[in-house]
Amino acid sequence: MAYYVPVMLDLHGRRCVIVGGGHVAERKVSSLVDAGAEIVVISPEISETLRQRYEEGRLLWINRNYQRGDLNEAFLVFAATNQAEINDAVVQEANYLNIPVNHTGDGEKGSFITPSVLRREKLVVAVSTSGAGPGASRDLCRTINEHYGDDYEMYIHFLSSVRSEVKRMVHHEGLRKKIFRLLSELDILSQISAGTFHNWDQDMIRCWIEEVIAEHQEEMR
Ligand SMILES: C[C@@]1(CC(=O)O)c2cc3[nH]c(cc4nc(cc5[nH]c(cc(n2)[C@H]1CCC(=O)O)[C@@](C)(CC(=O)O)[C@@H]5CCC(=O)O)C(CC(=O)O)=C4CCC(=O)O)c(CCC(=O)O)c3CC(=O)O
Ligand SMILES: NC(=O)C1=CN([C@@H]2O[C@H](COP(=O)(O)OP(=O)(O)OC[C@H]3O[C@@H](n4cnc5c(N)ncnc54)[C@H](O)[C@@H]3O)[C@@H](O)[C@H]2O)C=CC1
Repeated sequence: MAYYVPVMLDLHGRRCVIVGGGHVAERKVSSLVDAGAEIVVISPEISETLRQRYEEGRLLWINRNYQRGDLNEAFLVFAATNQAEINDAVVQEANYLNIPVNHTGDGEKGSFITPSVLRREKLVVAVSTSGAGPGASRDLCRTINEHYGDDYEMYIHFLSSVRSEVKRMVHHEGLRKKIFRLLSELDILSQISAGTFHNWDQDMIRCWIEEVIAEHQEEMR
């Protein structure tokens, strides 16, 4: 089994080609739409939902069978037809062009697979079984969803606002590192869970950062 390396792709404005227009293609397309990708679906038939997306102008639809040459200029490719030999041919062309490709009919034949995803604003949890059991990935994601609820989302929101202020105010690398470490040591998540956390406004964030700077400036010299 392949040793998969997880990455987080920013697909905004990137051309993603999906060959096939059925149930599976539809699922892969739906996250690409949310990502703002430039989506091209190649298939003689497409599902009702894909047709709606097409009519809304969210994707380009090439209404015919796949042909070699269709993957030119693609950033990412999904082979999602119900014809094994077509999916194989798509993978072959993508490999030739050095474009990452997802083979939905036989994961190991492609160069990437897609995990099950739980998303709460900035928090993204991706679960994969490396292809061993996609249903198990989905179930584990649901279980995680039940355990890490709104508390975590609030915590991530807090971290994000403090971190961006630190990046703006502090340019000394060592000091930044120190502040980020102290930030992770504040027991904010427990406070949120206990209902005792009051969100920090911009002034409180700045005050905390200034205090930490004052305390640690000496050792950074
Ligand atoms: C390798 C991988 C390649 C890839 O597609 O990237 C792959 C491959 C295959 N899936 C198959 C079947 C099903 N897959 C699902 C569902 C999902 N499949 C997803 C990912 C992956 N599926 C990648 C591995 C992920 C991992 O394990 O890490 C999810 C997580 C994410 C997504 O699709 O984006 C999404 C859940 C989304 C969610 O709700 O969270 C369902 C359920 C359903 O459709 O409702 C079924 C039917 C039930 C069953 O069989 O379990 C088959 C057999 C096809 C056949 O029998 O012909 C293959 C072929 C093979 O085994 O290689
Ligand atoms: N990776 C995954 O998560 C899953 C993968 N699968 C696999 O994915 C495959 C597709 O499943 P579904 O979407 O449910 O099938 P489907 O039958 O709903 O759709 C197949 C699509 O492929 C298109 N197609 C067929 N020949 C084509 C060609 N030459 N060029 C372009 N498009 C072509 C058809 O027009 C149709 O839109 C199945 O064969 C199955 O093995 C099934 C379930 C989950």
